[in-house]
Formats: sequence, C-alpha cells, structure tokens
Amino acid sequence: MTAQTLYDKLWRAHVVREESDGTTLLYIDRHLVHEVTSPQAFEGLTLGERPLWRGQSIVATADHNTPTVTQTEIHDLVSRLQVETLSQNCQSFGVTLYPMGDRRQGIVHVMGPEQGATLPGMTVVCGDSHTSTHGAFAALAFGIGTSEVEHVMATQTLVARRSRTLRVTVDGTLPEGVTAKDVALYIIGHIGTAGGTGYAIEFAGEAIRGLSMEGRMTLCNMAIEAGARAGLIGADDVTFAYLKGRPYAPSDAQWGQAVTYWRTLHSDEGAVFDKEVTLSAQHIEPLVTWGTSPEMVVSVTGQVPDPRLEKDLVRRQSMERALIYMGLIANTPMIRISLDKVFIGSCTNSRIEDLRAAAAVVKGKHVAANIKLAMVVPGSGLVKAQAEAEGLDQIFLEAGFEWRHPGCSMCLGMNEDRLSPGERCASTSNRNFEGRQGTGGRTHLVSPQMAAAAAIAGHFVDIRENF
Ligand SMILES: CC(C)[C@H](C(=O)O)[C@@H](O)C(=O)O
Ligand code: SF4
Repeated sequence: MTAQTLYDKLWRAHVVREESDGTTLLYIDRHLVHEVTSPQAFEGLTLGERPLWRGQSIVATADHNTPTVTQTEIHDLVSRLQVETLSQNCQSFGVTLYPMGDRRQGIVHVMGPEQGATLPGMTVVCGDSHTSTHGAFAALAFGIGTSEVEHVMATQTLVARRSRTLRVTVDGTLPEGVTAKDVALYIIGHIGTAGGTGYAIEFAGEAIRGLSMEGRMTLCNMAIEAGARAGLIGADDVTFAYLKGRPYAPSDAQWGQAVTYWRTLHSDEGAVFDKEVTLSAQHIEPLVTWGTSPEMVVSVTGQVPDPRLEKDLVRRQSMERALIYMGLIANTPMIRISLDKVFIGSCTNSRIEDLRAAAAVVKGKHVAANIKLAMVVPGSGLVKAQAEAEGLDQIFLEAGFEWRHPGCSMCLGMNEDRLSPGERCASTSNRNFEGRQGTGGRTHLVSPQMAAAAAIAGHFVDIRENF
C-alpha cells in the first residue's frame, strides 16, 4: 500500500460517497456548537420538522457572549438572547450543554478538548473558524457555516472537497522564551496569511513533537490565520497522556484498543505532500505583530517596518494603511511601543499552561502605571478552578491584573470587554484585524509570557533579557 498522509487517512475513513468531480459527503463524528452560529440551524430544523441525526455527537457551550465580570446576568440584550436561545434549543433537542455558570463551560475550543470530546481519528466540525484547533489531536477538524451546521445536525454529514496537503516541518528545538504562539506567528509571517489557502497544514518536526498538547492546540488554532481550513499534528504519547481519563475519552476497557488505532494516525514515511515548507526552530524569536494582519509580524528586538522599503505597491499600500490604523511610525523599535491594555485569554492562549507561564513572569511584580487594564480570562471554568487551586489568581491579582470568568471576551468583544478607539493592546488572541477588539482598537498579538511582561513594563520587552 502506498504511503499516506495523515490527512488522507482521516479523509478516507470518513467518506460516505464521492462524486466523480471530487465532491464528497463526509461523515462527521463530533459537532461542537456555540451560541453565535447555531440559532438559525436549530430554527431550520424546527421549521423543517427534522430531528437531529445523532444528537449525542453534539457538545454545546456558550462562550462568545458570556460576561466575564460576573456570570449571573447578561445585560446586553442581543448577547442575552443568543445565550438563552442556545439553552432553549439544547433543551428542546436534548443536546448536552455546558451553560454559563457550569464549571465545564468555556471557549468551545478549550472546553471541548478538556472534556475529551475531540479524539484522534475523528472528524470534528463547529460553526467557528478556529475549529482547526482540534487538529492538534490528529483529528480532521474544520470550521463550517451556519447552513452547514444545520446540514450536519440533520444528516451527520458534510459536503466537502479534499484540500491539498502542506507539511510545515520545524526542525530543532525552540530557544528559551520562544513558545508555540511564536511558532505560529513565525510560520504565518513566513508563508503569509494566504500561504495555506486551499491546504490542510500538517505541522511536523522535532520542535512540534516537543510541544505539549496545549502548545499544539495553540499552533493548530492559528492554522486558519495562515489561510488553511485545517491544521493537523500526528498522534503520539503526548496526545494519549492528555486524553486519558477525560470524560468523553474511551473507558479503561476500550482504551488499549483505541490507542492501537490512534498510533496509526500519522503521515507514513515517504508520504507525498502537495507542498513542503521546512523551517528551523533556532531562528524563531519572541514575536509581536505590528499591523492589522497576523502576517505583519516582527521580532520583539526588531522595529516597525518601513513601507518605503517595500517594492510591491499593493503590499506597500497595505503597510501604510496598517501603520496609520495602528498609530505607528516606521522604524520605531518594538520595545518603545507603550500599551494601554493587556489581554491574556482566547482559544489560542487561555489554557492552564498559558496562565502558568504568564503568572511566572508577573510573580512579585506590578502592572505598570500606564496600563489601564490588564486582564486574565481563563479559557474554561475548569482552567479557572485549576489556576485558583495553584494560587495563580492571587499572583495576578496582587500584580494588579483582573481575574475574570471564562469566555471569548476581548478576543473579539462580543461581550462588554472591548478596547476603546485608539487604545493599544497586547493580546494573546489570534486576530489583529481592524476593530477586532473594539472599534478603533489596536491589537498586537503576542505569547502569554510576552503579554505578561508587557503589562509589567508598560511596553513590549524581550522576555529573554528582562524577565
Ligand atoms: C463568531 C464566530 C463565528 C467567529 C469565527 O468563526 O471564528 C469567532 O469565533 C471569531 O474568532 O471570529
Ligand atoms: S476566543 Fe476568539 S478566536 Fe476563539 S472562538 Fe472565541 S472569538 Fe473566536
């Protein structure tokens, strides 16, 4: 048998029917649901009097609109309606919901894996672009639109077309102070936000193998920011150790059998990819985005780039526009950029390891006077509880951070956590688009360590030297 890529293996295992033009009906194992993209889907089912095909495949939670200061009441009417509608729909369709206030509630891409709902070999969908996160478990996972949410609910299948395969290999080990987030930003800086368009990206190599499951999730989370529909990492002992004992993971009796299968979930030696990119971990530094796209990224030791040095007219104009929006002047050293707010959270970087890393940086120090708000928003109730059990909340509070309830929060500001126009924020999230964190807000994407250090210094700092 010819050598197969991991993507091929996952794809082939789920084909229900393939048309001659390549259009494929794919079986879906796990359907994650949140309040933003599910209301019309449930409504469609209701109107069409169609039941769920396999309601047990669905795990639902409220995340985008949940308030983070208290979780007792939602003041914003639209937010409240979305969250309440989800609860009503889950109740009438008999869907498992982890609602606001439940310890297991959280950002769908944090709480899902935490519950073991994402397992190697699965197809996983969610009406959310960052579903690529789940590819860290050697699962074929991608975001879908609301009408597709309804289709999956009604049929347990999705109409899809095969992606091309791109393998990004990161050789060597990561230098001190360099995290999975920096790897993600480095790759996007290298291949561009369109570099992965039409591809499923498999991340491979020693540096990737060396990442924890949390780091792998951070990386796959941002595959979508490189233009790819899915990110993938082969399953190994790190994957299995993370999953063991989680509520949705196979029971002890079936565990051995599952692991035997999961061990086959990697690209075979000699498998051929449509495209290959090889990078060296040694060249990766702590990174900061300077513009309004995740590919606009530089080393923290670098400076704001100068559009005048860019020969490509389109690129130059987009750089100029980004600099105006960001209120930055070309050639300013990144460490001279001072900040107004710091956000540690989002499905990219709000897991326990992220919070531990940030807490280690802030311990015994205090947030700088120019920082109006530094906030930590754990990715789930269980992450929050774990952090509190370890005393991390106290470290953050004593340093002057706010310690919040879980949710998407200021990653996109669907709740009340937003930047005001002109405010500049160091954020551990994944998108720095114009207005992403609030109209006129300016976002710089960084790792949790870098965000924590920036909160203490009041401006960006190289964590390798100063902390
Ligand atoms: C609201 C949701 C549909 C959206 C997404 O698809 O990614 C959001 O999570 C985001 O990060 O922009
Ligand atoms: S944390 Fe941000 S990126 Fe992740 S699902 Fe929520 S809004 Fe989207």
